[in-house]
Formats: sequence, structure tokens, C-alpha cells
Amino acid sequence: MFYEVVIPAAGQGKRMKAGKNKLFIELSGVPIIVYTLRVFEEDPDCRGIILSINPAEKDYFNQLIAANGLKKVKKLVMGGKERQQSVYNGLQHAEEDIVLVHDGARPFITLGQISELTTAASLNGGAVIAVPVKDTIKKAANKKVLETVERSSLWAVQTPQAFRVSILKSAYEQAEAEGFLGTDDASLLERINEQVVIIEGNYDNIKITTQEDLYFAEAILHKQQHGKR
Ligand SMILES: Nc1ccn([C@@H]2O[C@H](COP(=O)(O)OP(=O)(O)OP(=O)(O)O)[C@@H](O)[C@H]2O)c(=O)n1
Ligand SMILES: C[C@](O)(CO)[C@H](O)COP(=O)(O)O
Repeated sequence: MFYEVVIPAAGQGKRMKAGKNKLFIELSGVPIIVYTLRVFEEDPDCRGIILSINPAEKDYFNQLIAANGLKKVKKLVMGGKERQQSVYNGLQHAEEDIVLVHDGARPFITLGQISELTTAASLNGGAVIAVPVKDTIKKAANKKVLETVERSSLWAVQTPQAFRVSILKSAYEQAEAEGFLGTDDASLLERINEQVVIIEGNYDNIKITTQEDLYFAEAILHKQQHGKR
């Protein structure tokens, strides 16, 4: 199933405390964002990559794209203050029937998971990669526990998230019109009662967010490059 992917890459990496866009941090000498882009560059079903970036980083992104032969990057667009705005700006340039949204900070997605996701999106409208929650989750106010959430129905949702482009565009337009800000893209479909289904992924598909994630990332990279640990 052919698709295009919007990759938000315009964050500041505040939680990483790296003093720069965390996507430029190198794992074994290669910037995180290059690992992410390579997955889609190498996927024959990917028809194009739309990258949302901080305009101040445009020259660096162009250098990375040229140095790594990333020919599928069809558009660099301006990121926004929030992830949702960065995605929205990228979405304006999506032309394929199926569009994926994938965090630049998740370099370990696999082609097999992408293929399952795009098929599910074409059948249902929206599909997300997720894994069962392992910890017990509690709701609290001012660190006073209010309730323990039943774990059997909880999923930790990742990206890519895949959609029929027409549905995603209308969900984004409605959210923008109503000033709704979600933490992921599928929530914009859920709020307008569009179907979203889960494709079970794996725990390697981490979002590199804080310093600790860099240790996990090095281990996952080693596993991917050399087999089991
Ligand atoms: N305004 C924003 C915020 C985030 N992102 C991107 O969305 C993905 C997921 O966001 P997150 O992990 O939160 O990245 P940051 O916003 O950079 O991290 P932080 O919240 O710690 O600053 C990342 O690839 C990030 O570059 C983006 O394009 N535009
Ligand atoms: C979209 C996402 O990766 C799904 O888990 C997550 O919500 C992004 O959150 P962030 O705070 O913008 O990194």
C-alpha cells in the first residue's frame, strides 16, 4: 500500500536537556533523525517524506539529506509551536490516499509494522501502533491518588499513525477550527467519531525523549545491527 509520511522534527528537545534539537544527537556516529528517515527512504511503498522543521535548522537538514542520499524528502515545511501545528503544516503537502505521521524521535520503527498499519488504515480510516501498558496507571490530583485505571484495556500508543488522508485532513481542520490540541493525531479522529484501530507493535519503538532513552536506544541499535544482545 503506497503512502506518504509526515515527520514532525521541529521540537526543541526540552526534556532531553541537550541544549539542541535532540534529533541531531548521534547514535554510533549517525544523527537520530537520519535513522528515522532511512526507514522510509528504504521502504518501496513510501512515495514521499514531508519534514516539518525549525527554519533555523534548514541548512543543517539540507546537509543531512544530501549527505545521506535521502531522495524521498519531497518538502521541508515550517514546524509550529506545538507538534500538532508542525504536522498540520506538513499535511498540506500530502497527496497520496494514505498518509502516515511519524515522530522523528522514533528511529526504530520497522517496515513490517508500517505495512500492517497502512493496510489497517485503508480499511478503517485510522490505525495506530501501540503496545500493552506494563505499569499500573493511576489518576491523581496534586499527587493524591484518585483512581487506579483498569490496565487490561490500556495501550501505550506510539507512531507511526496511519490514515486515509481525507479523513485526517478534515479531522485536523475541525480541531484547528475548534482550538483543540491533542497529544497525538488519532485523537483528532476519535473526537469526531472516526474509527481508529490498534496494530500491536513492540517495545523497541521508543520515542527518544529523556537522557535515559539514549541508553535504551544504543542497546536497541546494537540488537538491530548485531542480532540479540
Ligand atoms: N512543536 C513541535 C514539537 C515536537 N515536534 C516533533 O514531534 C516529535 C515528538 O515530540 P517530542 O518527543 O515531544 O519532541 P520535543 O517537543 O522536541 O521534546 P520536548 O517536549 O521534550 O521539548 C519529535 O520528533 C519532535 O521533533 C515538532 O515537530 N514540533
Ligand atoms: C504522538 C506520540 O508519540 C504518541 O505516543 C506522543 O503523544 C507524542 O508526545 P510528545 O510529548 O509530543 O512527544
